[in-house]
Amino acid sequence: MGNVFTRIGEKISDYPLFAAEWEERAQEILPAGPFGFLQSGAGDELTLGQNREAFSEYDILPRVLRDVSNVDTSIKLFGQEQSMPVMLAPVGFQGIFHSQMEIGSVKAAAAAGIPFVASTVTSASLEEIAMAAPEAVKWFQLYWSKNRDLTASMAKRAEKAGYKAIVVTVDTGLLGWRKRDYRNGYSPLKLLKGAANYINDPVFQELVPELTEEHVREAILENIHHPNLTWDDLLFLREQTRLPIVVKGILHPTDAKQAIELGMDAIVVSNHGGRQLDSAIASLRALPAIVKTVNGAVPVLMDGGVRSGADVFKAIALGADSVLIGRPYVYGLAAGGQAGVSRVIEDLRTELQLTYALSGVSCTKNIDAAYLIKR
Ligand SMILES: Cc1cc2nc3c(=O)[nH]c(=O)nc-3n(C[C@H](O)[C@H](O)[C@H](O)COP(=O)(O)O)c2cc1C
Ligand SMILES: O=C(O)C(=O)c1ccccc1
Repeated sequence: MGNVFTRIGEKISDYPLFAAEWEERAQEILPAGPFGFLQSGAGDELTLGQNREAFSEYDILPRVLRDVSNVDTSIKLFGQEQSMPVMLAPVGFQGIFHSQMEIGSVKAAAAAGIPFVASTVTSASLEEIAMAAPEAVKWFQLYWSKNRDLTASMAKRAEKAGYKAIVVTVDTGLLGWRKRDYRNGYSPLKLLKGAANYINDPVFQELVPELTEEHVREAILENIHHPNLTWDDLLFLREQTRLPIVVKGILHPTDAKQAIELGMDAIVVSNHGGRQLDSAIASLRALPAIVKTVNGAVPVLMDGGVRSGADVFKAIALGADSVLIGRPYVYGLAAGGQAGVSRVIEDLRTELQLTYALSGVSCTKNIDAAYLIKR
């Protein structure tokens, strides 16, 4: 907390402070295609907006006259400590945002003591990311490949490279209808900006007759979308890895229950940042019913629209064990590589620490629904 008090009124840096300013900064820096891809929601972007709106339906009901001189935001997930209940969400194709790609992001996560979730469709390979930040807690987000051996191979590579969990994203059987990308005629997937994990995979190399751009593109497109995937397939993954399996993209309590029954180790309440099914329920609104159903059996994480310390606090109060942020850290990456990501994380930390203190809370486990009131 010390630095919060000594910084009063100081000009912190030339980086933005408000979330809206970060978006503007990214827009100034990035070409239209990458910026549109980053911002894009699906359809009329109703869910994208509702993810934010949902946070304003709650106010914090603070408690006073408690000793909050020592605020501890840390938590543990799967036995791994993180300095606050915030993680960097899997965001693919980071080479379209900054030349440091995922390397800048993972180093910032390491410096902050928060986990980094590497996407399947990264611009740097999962091994390169791991080597760049061996000290970081890293999870690997798996896009199920049609070819099961490829799926298994990626999971095994992640385990070998030191990743601590496999996050299976289940809300992208097909890609959402993202109008901005169609308007811009832009697809980082087709531009092979997220091909590193495929090109470097021994099973993929066997599948593709020659590693020409055309063949690689075709093989990735053939494998990445999996509208035929079902719950039974997750059992296959269980046999392939000893790592905890996290299911990302759950919105229905019955699906959360199903995941637990199949032995999954955590779930992420998420609508993919409003990028998949438009009009899907806002993540924060889906959270309470899922927390109730899960009833402590496994950790429940959430993402979508988290932009401030108060947002993190509200999600935790509604029962999330941790949140993930997507676009916010990518704005930082675009603006300044690793340093920009660090700026975003540290400002969020400052705000979160102050939110704990001014709400009368000194550690994460004491935050509950009694600190919130619905408007
Ligand atoms: C540009 C971009 C790329 C993404 N790529 C992936 C991905 O590869 N895998 C995945 O599971 N989720 C992906 N997501 C979704 C994020 O993990 C996360 O669910 C979402 O961004 C959270 O919402 P927020 O951006 O409002 O914080 C992506 C999101 C964005 C904005
Ligand atoms: O952009 C995304 O949200 C995303 O997850 C994705 C995944 C595969 C191909 C293209 C986009």
